[in-house]
Amino acid sequence: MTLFDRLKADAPEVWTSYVDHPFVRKLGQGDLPLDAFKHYLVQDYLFLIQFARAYALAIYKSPDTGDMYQALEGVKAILDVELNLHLELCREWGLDRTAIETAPEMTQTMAYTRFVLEAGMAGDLLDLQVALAPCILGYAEIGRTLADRHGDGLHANPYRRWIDEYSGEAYTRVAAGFLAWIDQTADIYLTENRYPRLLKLFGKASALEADFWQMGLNYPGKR
Ligand SMILES: Cc1ncc(CN)c(N)n1
Repeated sequence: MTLFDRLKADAPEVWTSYVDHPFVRKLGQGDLPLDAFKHYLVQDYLFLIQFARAYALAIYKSPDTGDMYQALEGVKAILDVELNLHLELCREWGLDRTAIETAPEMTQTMAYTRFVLEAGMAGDLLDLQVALAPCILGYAEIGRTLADRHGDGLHANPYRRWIDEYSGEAYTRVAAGFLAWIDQTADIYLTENRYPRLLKLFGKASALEADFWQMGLNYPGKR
């Protein structure tokens, strides 16, 4: 069993509240209000800037160059791929990079990103990887589930581009690399004494992911 599977199995409720959140269901069904998606996506861009920093911190926390290259893959996946998807979608709504980057950061964005950065600064590479795991691995699971569940109907879904991205080959490859990497670190650093603390980090990060979806649903101007 991978460390990720063990963590999920020990935190089933919070994990489901994240990967099966009403925002995710609506995204898959294509009936999510566009204003909810826009609000989410702008905040997600701000979120990703902080997450790129968290992967950069993982380079700093890396015990060897193999880990450094793996962490670098995370930085590149965010800066070269994910942020571009966000910019492309925002452009269609008339929002450019400056408009997005000067948007006020919501409390939920701050809470989640600063939690992960703090976990990484206070701990070692394994702490940081566990705090990052719900982000990278959760979206791969969500993308795959939505693509499987809604497969044929996706051509009519306004959020197809997003679903294609997170169920696509490139994101799946980065997530698989992360999954192998965290197990490799766990082989060296995981002890049973340490596990409860890691489970706490994982549960908290998953809960903050669920809060992030909820922030999207509670978009400004919602009646
Ligand atoms: C909030 C959040 N969590 C995860 C991901 C996927 N990297 C994301 N873009 N945004």
